[in-house]
Amino acid sequence: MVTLPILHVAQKEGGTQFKLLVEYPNDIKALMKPMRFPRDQQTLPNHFYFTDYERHNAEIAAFHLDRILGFRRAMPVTGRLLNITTEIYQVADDNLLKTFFISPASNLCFHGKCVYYCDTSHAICGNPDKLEGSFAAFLPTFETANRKTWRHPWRRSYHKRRKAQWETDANYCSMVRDIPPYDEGRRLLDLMDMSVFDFLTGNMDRHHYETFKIYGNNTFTLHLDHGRGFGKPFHDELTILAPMLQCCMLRKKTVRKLLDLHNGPKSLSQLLRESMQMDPVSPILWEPHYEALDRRLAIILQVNVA
Ligand SMILES: Nc1ncnc2c1ncn2[C@@H]1O[C@H](COP(=O)(O)OP(=O)(O)OP(=O)(O)O)[C@@H](O)[C@H]1O
Ligand SMILES: [Mn+2]
Repeated sequence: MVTLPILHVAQKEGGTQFKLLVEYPNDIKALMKPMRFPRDQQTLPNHFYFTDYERHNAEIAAFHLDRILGFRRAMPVTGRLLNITTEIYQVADDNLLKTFFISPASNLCFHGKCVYYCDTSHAICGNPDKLEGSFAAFLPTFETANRKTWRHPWRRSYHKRRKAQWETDANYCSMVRDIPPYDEGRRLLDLMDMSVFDFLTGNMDRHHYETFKIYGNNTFTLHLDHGRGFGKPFHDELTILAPMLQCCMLRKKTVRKLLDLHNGPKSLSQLLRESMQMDPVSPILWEPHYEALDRRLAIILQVNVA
């Protein structure tokens, strides 16, 4: 994904945010999210989790973190620096091409078509001709490996004035754990892992999750869509831990892993830093995010002991 020539670029359908389907030789594909803001831009204080911008570097960091935690449920993601003219504009699909323009600063820009932030005032521009992006390995086709999409039981309301049931019902988990597929097997434990993972990155946008269909209910949950993580390094959003706190449940293997990471010799932040050092667009994270990771790891362990 880093070195192969890019043959074709088109907007990827599905979802509400802008992303590109990148094609390489031999039918190899990647899901690209372009850089929109510098690394130190935080989630705007008056933005909800559902109006937050996406961060391409959050996708990269989330992949590395998922691997360090031993979950390995996220697709591999790397950064890549592109030439916006030769590696996007000249190989762009017709529909994408229609959204290109030259900005007042004489840079080549485009905005695509989507629900959130696909307009002239949120254009993605070359600087002057360089553009950074995250490239996620493409999942197998639906013909090869069909997936099932599940509504997350602890999904937020996605409404600026409404709350979700789990936010007001202290016994919410006892209801969930009686409903298939959460009443047996690994699924509920996987959701606990996911809440730990999302709390560490600060991702509040876990509305759905996916599994591979052929394995039925006895399979892992994929960790997809982390573009809204790593937005608030000075705030720890405890409600992301609601599944774990309300069910009072965590896989023994996960607890052990978290304890090992906490006890060292290397901190979680140090391991993540080393893991991402070789990425083509390193450094991946703004410094305060590393401190946040170690702080949040301690919080998870504290609430489990308490
Ligand atoms: N690595 C990948 N390879 C192939 N398809 C993917 C990959 N990651 C995600 N998808 C698919 O792309 C779609 C949208 O991806 P994603 O969730 O990242 O975008 P989004 O715009 O944030 O979506 P939403 O608005 O629903 O949150 C999903 O249907 C998902 O199945
Ligand atoms: Mn999303």
